[in-house]
Amino acid sequence: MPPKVLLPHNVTKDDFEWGQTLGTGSFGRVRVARYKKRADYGSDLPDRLAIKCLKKAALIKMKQVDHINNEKNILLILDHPLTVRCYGSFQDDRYLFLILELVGGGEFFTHLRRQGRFDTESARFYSAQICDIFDYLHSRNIIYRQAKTERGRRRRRHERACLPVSDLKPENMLLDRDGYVKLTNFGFAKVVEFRTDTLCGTPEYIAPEVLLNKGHGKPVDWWTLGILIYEMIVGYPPFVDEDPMGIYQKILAGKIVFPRFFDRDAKSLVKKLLQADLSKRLGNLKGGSQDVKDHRWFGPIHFDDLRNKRLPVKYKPHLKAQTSHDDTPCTERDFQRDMLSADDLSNFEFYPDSEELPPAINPAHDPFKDW
Ligand SMILES: Nc1ncnc2c1ncn2[C@@H]1O[C@H](COP(=O)(O)OP(=O)(O)OP(=O)(O)O)[C@@H](O)[C@H]1O
Repeated sequence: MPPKVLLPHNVTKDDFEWGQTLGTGSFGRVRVARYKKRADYGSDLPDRLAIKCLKKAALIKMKQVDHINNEKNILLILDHPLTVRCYGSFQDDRYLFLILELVGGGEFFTHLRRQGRFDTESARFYSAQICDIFDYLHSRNIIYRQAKTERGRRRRRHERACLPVSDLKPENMLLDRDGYVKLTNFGFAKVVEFRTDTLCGTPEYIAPEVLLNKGHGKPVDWWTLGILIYEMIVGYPPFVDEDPMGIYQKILAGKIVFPRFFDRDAKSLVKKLLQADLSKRLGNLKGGSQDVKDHRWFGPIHFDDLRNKRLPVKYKPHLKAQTSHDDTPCTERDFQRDMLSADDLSNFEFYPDSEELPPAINPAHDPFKDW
């Protein structure tokens, strides 16, 4: 991997050429961009970057100031080939900007849904990568999982029913152009209300101890890995219901049905990961992450080779040429067309740039002024 470079803190929007939107999230969008002075950094800075543009007003309204600060801090210290790289951050009075590595293969989720389910070999390949990332994060005391209910006694009554959504889910895994995973979205929690409407997000990955508000440390990550392995092999998660309440009940009941085609070793690992009793959950025992890596299902994986992307890849994202949806003649559009026609953006949908500007934040009341 090239050494990690950081762009100066005083960069501004004008230091970049801006291209198409790669995706949208709850607080803004991610756009492709090119740093105008990239030549100063040689090959250490990729030509194209993905810049996450987050609306300050929305972050403040949704009480996500701490979480975004957390995300930025974590992204800046991470240095693992399977996690997305961050090249710095900046802000204006409306937005926070996180400058990220552009991951060209699209969402892992799209790939999983397209395939329906994976064969054992692919499920092993992807889950070993997540296992390696968790090992790396935990060794630095970073928990990928959100800690949303930590407020404990300070929580107000109406917040009592708030639950986190696990952040390990196929949507937060991107594929790079080599077919390897890149984990994104660090430190971002979303509050989910304990009710049955669509606001509930994706509760299938929540661990029982989180539901019971009995803590949410490293073992929660191992639980989510168990859910992910099951989902990859079966095509849907182990605890499903149309109603989130039903999902929570099934998680707490802990009954897992394994179809006959489920690989024996994978089943053994999933059972050990989806263990409600924390003192028995693999990854949380004396041997820590190494116990998971040493499980016989991962026997064929050489983790050093995996991390250095030396293992053969079964599926490489299909990168095909794509054309612009807009013919407006202007400099920005020309740049966008150039960006759009690039083959490695073909895995992204087209998002129109019709977004209204969010309100500006008065510098005197801006919680991000020291960002
Ligand atoms: N580094 C990146 N390279 C390429 N595409 C990206 C990158 N980061 C994010 N994206 C795309 O942008 C989309 C939005 O990303 P973002 O992290 O803002 O939101 P999210 O995880 O979908 O949403 P939320 O904030 O609601 O959890 C992603 O789903 C993905 O398709």
